[in-house]
Amino acid sequence: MLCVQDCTITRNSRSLIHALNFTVSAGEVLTLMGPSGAGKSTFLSWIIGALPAEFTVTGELWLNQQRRDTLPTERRNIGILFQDALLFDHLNVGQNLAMAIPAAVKSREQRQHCVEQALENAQLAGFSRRDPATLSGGERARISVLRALLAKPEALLLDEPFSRLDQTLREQFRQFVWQQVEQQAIPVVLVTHDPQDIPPDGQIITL
Ligand SMILES: Nc1ncnc2c1ncn2[C@@H]1O[C@H](COP(=O)(O)OP(=O)(O)OP(=O)(O)O)[C@@H](O)[C@H]1O
Repeated sequence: MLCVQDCTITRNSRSLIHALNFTVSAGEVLTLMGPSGAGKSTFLSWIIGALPAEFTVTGELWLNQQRRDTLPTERRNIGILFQDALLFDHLNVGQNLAMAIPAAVKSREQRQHCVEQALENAQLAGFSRRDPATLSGGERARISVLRALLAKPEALLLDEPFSRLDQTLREQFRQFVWQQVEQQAIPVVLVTHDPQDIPPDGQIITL
């Protein structure tokens, strides 16, 4: 469960986010909407611990009964996906995925197995040796989701992940993302401008 308590973010004495409170359960998607410049991406930056120094913040972030806003980014265990897939083009698909696997999985064979299984599960079997530059936009997007989830995050943030794709791909990719996050059963916060991105039964907050 992800819980935001009384979050206020200000810049130059101007309040961008004011006293925001919500709770997102495992497997639930909360959608955050609002006009451009309302502070949606800034708020996600706070959640992952990457808020630029220009901003000041009060409030608390709890995840699975543990306070996280006082921890550095790498110990929060929260994944994020952006519009861009942000794959490393000098690594092949398998290497891009393998680097996300937690260090506790030590053996090379085990890591390889995790990668192959994730690809197969996403109907992308055989993609391991592909150069990211040869992938379609939709394939890149799906690989980026797999990479985020292979890290076994306890929560996932989606910052307009569908907006770069054309209408047909967008619908397919939405279904893919909801399927993948459902399997992981973690809380998800989605930022979008498009009401069609909102999954059924989720909470919606407009800033
Ligand atoms: N690093 C930064 N330094 C100074 N101001 C910033 C910085 N990042 C964002 N801002 C400002 O903070 C405000 C909120 O920006 P943010 O990107 O969070 O909005 P948003 O709601 O995500 O907008 P959009 O829907 O267009 O993506 C904007 O006025 C923006 O110019």
